[in-house]
Amino acid sequence: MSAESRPAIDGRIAELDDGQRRLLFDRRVGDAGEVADATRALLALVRSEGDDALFDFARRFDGVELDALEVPREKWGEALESLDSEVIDALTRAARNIETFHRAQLPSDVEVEVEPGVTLGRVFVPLEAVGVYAPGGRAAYPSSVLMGVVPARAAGVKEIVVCSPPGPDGMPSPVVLAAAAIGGATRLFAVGGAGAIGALAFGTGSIPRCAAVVGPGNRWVLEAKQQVAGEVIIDSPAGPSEVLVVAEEGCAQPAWLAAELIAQAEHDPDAAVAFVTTSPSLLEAVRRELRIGVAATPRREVVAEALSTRGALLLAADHDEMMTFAEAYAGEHVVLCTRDPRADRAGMRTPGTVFLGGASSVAFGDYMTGANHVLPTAGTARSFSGLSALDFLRSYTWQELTAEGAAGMAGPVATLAEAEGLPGHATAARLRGSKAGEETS
Ligand SMILES: NC(=O)c1ccc[n+]([C@@H]2O[C@H](COP(=O)([O-])OP(=O)(O)OC[C@H]3O[C@@H](n4cnc5c(N)ncnc54)[C@H](O)[C@@H]3O)[C@@H](O)[C@H]2O)c1
Ligand SMILES: N[C@H](CO)Cc1c[nH]c[nH+]1
Ligand SMILES: [Zn+2]
Repeated sequence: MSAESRPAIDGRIAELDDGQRRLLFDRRVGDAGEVADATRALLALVRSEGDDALFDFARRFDGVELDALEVPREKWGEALESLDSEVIDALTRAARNIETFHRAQLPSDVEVEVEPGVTLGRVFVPLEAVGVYAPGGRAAYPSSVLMGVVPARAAGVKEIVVCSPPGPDGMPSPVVLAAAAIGGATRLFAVGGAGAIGALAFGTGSIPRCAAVVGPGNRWVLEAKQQVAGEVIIDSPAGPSEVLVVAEEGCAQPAWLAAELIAQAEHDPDAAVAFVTTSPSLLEAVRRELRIGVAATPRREVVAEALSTRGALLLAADHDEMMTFAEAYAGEHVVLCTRDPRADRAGMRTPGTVFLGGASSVAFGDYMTGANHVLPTAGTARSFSGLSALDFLRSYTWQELTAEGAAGMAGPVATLAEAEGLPGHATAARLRGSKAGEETS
């Protein structure tokens, strides 16, 4: 295998050393301290200087002098008109599928009488304003615009603010503007990176402060989301893309499997891709296809760097070892090309999303199936879930006691209140309990 397409790890699971295990299971990117410090400084500037900091970041990081941060609606319309109808049709179809799948997941309000005369409810309400980040450094991400905006709209959010980095003309690409229009965003700003996350979380002269900031991004975006997490709701740590392909002999063509690895590796040199199989001959065939695919891709540089930094080709002793590895990896995307992918899926708790069978390429989910592609990375799928309409809702409970309910509960509540040394609570309960009927009539 040429140096360019050689993965960082190539061998048997049983023979992995500690360093290799760390690389596979602790996939945080960059020098955590360095990225954290740089991001903290950028966020502090957004807080103190607002829009001025964002104009400066556009100059420094995007290489463009902006006249304005906001992209007006006329430009969205012009973008829609300028694009091929195939692109508009594809965006529209993706938006429709995202809406169908996310609407089906909206939670229902709850009302329960827990004791006679004591009724409780839980209601879900949309957040007022939310910020959706769509990346735009090494590629344009209209698909991420839809993945954030459409579920927010399905949840009933009124103000949906998109931020995405400016291109050389001072605006995100026309496809991003078109996606904002098709998805139903309300405002769009040509702002990228940590600056965008800070602006959406704190508010600036131009950008409204949002109750939630969601969306994927590179190491700086990821770090910035984590640093503002105490002030606003964020979704999962959706950082540089990942895939784990799990395959058994005869379940998919080696070229398809290698293509899955190359597809996610082409996002970012920080991407992590791994392949695990029980078959030595399939491993060899995928190794060969990877070499061919890397040599052929126009994004060779990014793919080769990702592969050589966080790429892995692994041989498992048996099906058990293969699935145990997959569970421990907790990948953003897991592709199961095994004899019984449904049964294997049912045994998993840690994936971001699972693709079942050889036909189910991650690319379908990245763009069009309607499941959300904004997913936890770096093993955080152990704890976090992918973006959904739930991220745009908050809930509160309500409680109603009738006179009968109050009478039934007053004594035991007073007992607990006195046990806690809080006599005021005991009095409030007893007052209702004793003469509840008379007092309320
Ligand atoms: N996990 C998911 O759900 C998911 C989904 C889609 C994309 N992604 C990931 O999103 C990422 C997109 O990355 P991208 O770079 O293409 O776009 P991006 O928009 O995330 O990053 C571009 C921005 O990074 C900032 N930046 C660049 N260099 C900087 C520096 N030296 N210091 C501080 N800030 C700097 C700039 O502000 C720039 O606008 C990829 O890693 C991709 O894999 C993840
Ligand atoms: N694979 C990315 C999530 O890691 C999503 C995406 C958008 N466009 C292409 N792919
Ligand atoms: Zn992708």
